[in-house]
Amino acid sequence: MTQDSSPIQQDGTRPSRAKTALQTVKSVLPKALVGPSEHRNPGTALKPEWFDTIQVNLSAIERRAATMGTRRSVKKNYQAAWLVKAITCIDLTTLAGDDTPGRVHRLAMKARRPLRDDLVEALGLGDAPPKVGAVCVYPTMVAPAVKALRGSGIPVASVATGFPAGLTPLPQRLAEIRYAVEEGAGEIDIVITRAHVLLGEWQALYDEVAAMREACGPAHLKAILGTGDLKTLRNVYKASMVAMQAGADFIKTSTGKEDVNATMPVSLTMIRALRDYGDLTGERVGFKPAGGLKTAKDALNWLTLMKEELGHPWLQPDLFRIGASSMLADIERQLEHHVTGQYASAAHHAMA
Ligand SMILES: O=C[C@H](O)COP(=O)(O)O
Repeated sequence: MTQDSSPIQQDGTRPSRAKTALQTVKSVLPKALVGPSEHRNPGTALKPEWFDTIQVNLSAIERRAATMGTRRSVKKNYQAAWLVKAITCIDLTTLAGDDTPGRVHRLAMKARRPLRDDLVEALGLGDAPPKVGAVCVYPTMVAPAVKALRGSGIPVASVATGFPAGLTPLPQRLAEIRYAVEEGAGEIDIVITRAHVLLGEWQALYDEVAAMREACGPAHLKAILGTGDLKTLRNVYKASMVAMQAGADFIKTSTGKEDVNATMPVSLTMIRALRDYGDLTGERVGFKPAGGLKTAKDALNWLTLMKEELGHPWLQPDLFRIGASSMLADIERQLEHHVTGQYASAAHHAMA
């Protein structure tokens, strides 16, 4: 049990923990929890001059990354509000070889009501319960996800293009995108050919992503860079810039299947590319760290990163997503502790 530090009321009593949570979480949550924006990144021609001579100061990035999560921390009601905010930015994911329509249906139900009803009420969110940013699945699982999410406003994201390695021939990769879009996916998480980056084949990378963007039609394209495979932060910066020039609506760190997935140094590097691209074009492109993010603390660290490096617009689900298959359970557990003062066992929040 943590000590109750809520202010004493005029009658000398303290408000109940649930009531304090209700009043303050609601008041510190941003007014609108917007969904995916209609706006698309139009891209540019390939402009190697925007990244050819880029230098990445590794030790400065590592120093900055090391301070993230230690210098600042949000507490109590603010922390609860940030955790609710994080839920709205999660791409709730299942990408396993044994996925079934039944598992996807259960995940979609969780996406609709990511928090237990009593917690939603205690947090004062009964009139606008939080929903996740999207549900992310393999292409053959799009149809059951769409069916289970109908009417919820939650988009279905599909990985495609030979996920996770991306080494299928391009025509098949493009056909996979079209299939997922026809099945009802509103967002497509493509994987790039890492060899194009490792060999400095920028035109080939640009052409590949541009063809994928065209195949997406109205669906938003998230470009997974597979940063754990790219060897250097310079390569991460260059791949980010080329993907955005080719029209990516989001850049995403990882598939979750590489040896190293979302890290702070990689995220800082991609964020610098996002900022530079924004300065050069006036366009806002989204960011999605993914892979290995499992705890409420991870969520808070990445939200802090977005707020400090890019500002408030990147705290909304139209510009920020966290790709995670197993983070929601810890967030729900922390929010339960906030409301009740007690932790439930992890098994209590087993799903996602
Ligand atoms: O795109 C999302 C990732 O595949 C999720 O990775 P994770 O299973 O490590 O959370």
